[in-house]
Amino acid sequence: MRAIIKGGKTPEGKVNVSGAKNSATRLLAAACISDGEVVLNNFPTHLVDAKHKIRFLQNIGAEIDVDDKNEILKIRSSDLKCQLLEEYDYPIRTTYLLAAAQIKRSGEAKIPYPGGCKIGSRGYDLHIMVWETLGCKVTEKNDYIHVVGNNFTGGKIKFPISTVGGTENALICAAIAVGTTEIINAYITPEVEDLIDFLRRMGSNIEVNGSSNIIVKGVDYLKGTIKNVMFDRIEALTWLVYGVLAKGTILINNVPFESMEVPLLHLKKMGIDFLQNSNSIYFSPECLKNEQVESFELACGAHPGIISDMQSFYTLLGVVAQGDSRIFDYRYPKRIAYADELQKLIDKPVIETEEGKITTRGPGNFIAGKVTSTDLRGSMALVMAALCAEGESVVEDVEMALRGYNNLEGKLSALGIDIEIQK
Ligand SMILES: CC(=O)N[C@H]1[C@@H](OP(=O)(O)OP(=O)(O)OC[C@H]2O[C@@H](n3ccc(=O)[nH]c3=O)[C@H](O)[C@@H]2O)O[C@H](CO)[C@@H](O)[C@@H]1O
Ligand SMILES: C=C(OP(=O)(O)O)C(=O)O
Repeated sequence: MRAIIKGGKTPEGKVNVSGAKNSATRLLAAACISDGEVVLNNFPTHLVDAKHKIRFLQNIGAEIDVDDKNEILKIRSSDLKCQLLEEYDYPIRTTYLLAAAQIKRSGEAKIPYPGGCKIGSRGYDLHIMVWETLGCKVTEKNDYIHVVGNNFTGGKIKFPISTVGGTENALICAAIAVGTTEIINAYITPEVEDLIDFLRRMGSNIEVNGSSNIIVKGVDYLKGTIKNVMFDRIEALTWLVYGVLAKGTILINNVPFESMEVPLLHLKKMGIDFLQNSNSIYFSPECLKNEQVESFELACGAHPGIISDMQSFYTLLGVVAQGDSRIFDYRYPKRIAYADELQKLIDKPVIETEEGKITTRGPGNFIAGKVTSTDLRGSMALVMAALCAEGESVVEDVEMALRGYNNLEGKLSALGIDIEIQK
């Protein structure tokens, strides 16, 4: 897929942030361990990742009603089975979360290998560790990971590093395990909190001690429930940065402030003095103190700091900032490939990269060009740069951005901006 973008127009209007990809896709997997019907409201049904996960689950017997208009999912998964499928090539990362439901329903799981963005090392050994610690046998086949076990048995899971996916997998498996599981060095992000809230609504017994210890007492019956997916902090940041770059006038609704305090603080420090109320941000060019973005230095790492998924948007701010800015990414040091493509959309050499570090020597101006996406957030950064450049640009492989931005064309259109996505 490619986006054809006639840039240079000023965005004006209102944009409503959607349910978070990095929560919704986890809740969908967790919904399949319920014994009743689960309703997920505010579900970003247009996301490429959501569609793939829904397709996989339907292929193995889950009944899922998708209400695209109201963004609601209804999930009944008592007939879900572990069956051999012709295709196991799914471009999504969190396939490993689909194991728990299959183990519960049929004592074995066939899991597509984790896909997701190519942003450096993205191992899955800790997921195997989770399943094995909880008593299952795991074999890595050619096309899929085979997990076998009549049920999970509670155990002690100790993570050697902070892992979002590992913590999520451990929580979902432990919720249906026989006995008690302790998760040590759990990494509790806002999306993980959303998952814990959801599992509790289904009747899970989960105790969180301090900031990284979780005790889960497994139960054999989980009731149906209704849950609103949390709003997407990465998307909220994306729209604000777009407003700054394009000198737009934008009202951003559904901003999950409590999950993005530090990222927003950095914007304030750069002189981006946006207005806010309890759940919205308003940005107009007058909000830019001194009419410019000030240069900055920051590091991406663990929550509550700036997460790596937000890195490319700070690079965009560095491009337009006055003077040199530095962005370090300690979590995914190789997440810099998009920067070479982004440079093609700038009128002079501004971006320098080395592993784990991006330096911008701004200000630069965005110019039209033809670029290729390398990863989800990098792809969105290219789209934003192209939207700011006068003339026609082409962003190839834009399906990467569509993995994370629900109804992108519709939202841009609400801001008076048209882009054409060619399949
Ligand atoms: C801690 C962190 O920043 N997590 C990010 C990570 O989540 P994601 O869930 O993909 O990754 P994890 O948090 O699980 O992994 C963090 C690190 O641990 C490594 N690892 C993970 C699992 C495993 O079995 N073996 C292993 O070696 C990964 O390669 C990675 O370097 O990418 C997502 C998409 O960009 C982000 O939304 C998350 O904020
Ligand atoms: C890289 C991302 O997602 P995934 O882990 O699904 O590849 C992201 O959300 O920025």
